[in-house]
Amino acid sequence: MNHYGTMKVNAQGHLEIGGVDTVDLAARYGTPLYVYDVALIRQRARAFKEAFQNLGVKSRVAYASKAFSSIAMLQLANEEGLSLDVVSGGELYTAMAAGFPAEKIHFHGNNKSREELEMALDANIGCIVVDNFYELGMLENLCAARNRKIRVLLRVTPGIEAHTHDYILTGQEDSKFGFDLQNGQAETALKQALDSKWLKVHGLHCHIGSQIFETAGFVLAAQKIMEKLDKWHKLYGYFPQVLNLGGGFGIRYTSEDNPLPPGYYVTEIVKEVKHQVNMRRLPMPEIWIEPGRSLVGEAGTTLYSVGSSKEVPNVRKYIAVDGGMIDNIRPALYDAKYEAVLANRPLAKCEETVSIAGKCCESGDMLIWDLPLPKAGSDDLLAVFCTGAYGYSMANNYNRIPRPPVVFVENGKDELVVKRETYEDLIRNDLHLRVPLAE
Ligand SMILES: Cc1ncc(COP(=O)(O)O)c(C=O)c1O
Ligand SMILES: N[C@@H](CCCC[NH3+])C(=O)O
Repeated sequence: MNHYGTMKVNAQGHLEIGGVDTVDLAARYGTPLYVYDVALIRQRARAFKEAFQNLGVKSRVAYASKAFSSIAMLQLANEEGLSLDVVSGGELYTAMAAGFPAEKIHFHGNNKSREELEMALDANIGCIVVDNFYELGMLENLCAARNRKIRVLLRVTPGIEAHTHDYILTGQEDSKFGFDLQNGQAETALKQALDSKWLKVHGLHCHIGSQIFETAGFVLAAQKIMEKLDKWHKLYGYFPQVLNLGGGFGIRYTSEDNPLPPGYYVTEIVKEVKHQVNMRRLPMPEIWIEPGRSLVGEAGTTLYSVGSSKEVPNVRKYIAVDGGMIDNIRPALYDAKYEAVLANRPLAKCEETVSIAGKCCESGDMLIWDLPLPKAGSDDLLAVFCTGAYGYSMANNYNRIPRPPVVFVENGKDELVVKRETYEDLIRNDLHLRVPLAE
């Protein structure tokens, strides 16, 4: 059995997380249920932060809240001394509701609206990561109208193809994100921002992709950016206070994945930036990173109840659970792989290979193809590992299925942090037809 954080098999032979029996959790909160191992989130946050501290580098570790945003999660991130990356008005609103310190919030996004930028300015957030010329102009006008300045990072695309799934590549040249570093766009944007009375160019940002298992891409990105910064320093006398190298650090979804420890990514990144600044006789910038998945992914486990099953002779056996692409769209969207056990008897011998289907009216609603399991029936509880990132945050209401609740567990205690949606929630914004439309 793959093993994450505080997970173990207890004396009852049940899967236990954070000292809490998952069978009890399912009985109390129902299924599907997202369970988060808080100690593992803390451990990851500390590993990133301590790696920078040990290297004596000024840094910020910002939690990319798109991975899983909820009030309690952001409060936990704040408790752990993380900064925060938000990409929408909704994520910013959640951060404000969580009481997250505004100065430590960075606002991302390739198409921020005027309202979102106004919201960010009103909230006095730490900085805005400007993605394109449209945004640059709009932000400049908004600041001028308010007679106020704002710190910005310029998002650049260094033209690097990280080894990952095509859909989650964001640092390559043909990308909807950022100013291209190679073709001169980034330099034009920098000049425009430096000329602005309202924008304080705090630094540069890049994000080369997600679920990355090697450091070469980050090192290469740092090299490419430092090369340009050297040139810009000579041309414009500008050198950034901050270099933000984004997130994307890989995690172990299945036993085939071999992620590096958080400290290793940090060490390699810092080593390269130090080498570059020494070689070029430049000052050392602060290094910021934005991990999402690597902070919360492995900490999340989803519990499902097993329901119907269907045997297709000589082909496969389907076992259906009470969730699916509503609570985890990643297998359908990215062909993402997961592993699972029966939470009520994780050590039982596997007797067959089955495929785990969701309950949506969609053939592609499959969670796992070809999973070895004991013979499972409706008394069983399936625990799918590693669902903490982009599970709840990408959850939806397809087939009008309510989103599951989220429970945090730590040191033998559990706390409900997101309630299960109700049928009333589903129709909350629906209006009755008052006037017949066709007469
Ligand atoms: C700009 C930016 N920062 C941070 C992240 C977080 O990535 P991950 O969850 O892979 O660490 C993403 C998502 O890929 C991103 O687009
Ligand atoms: N949502 C994606 C990652 C997107 C990363 C955000 N830029 C996933 O589940 O893997």
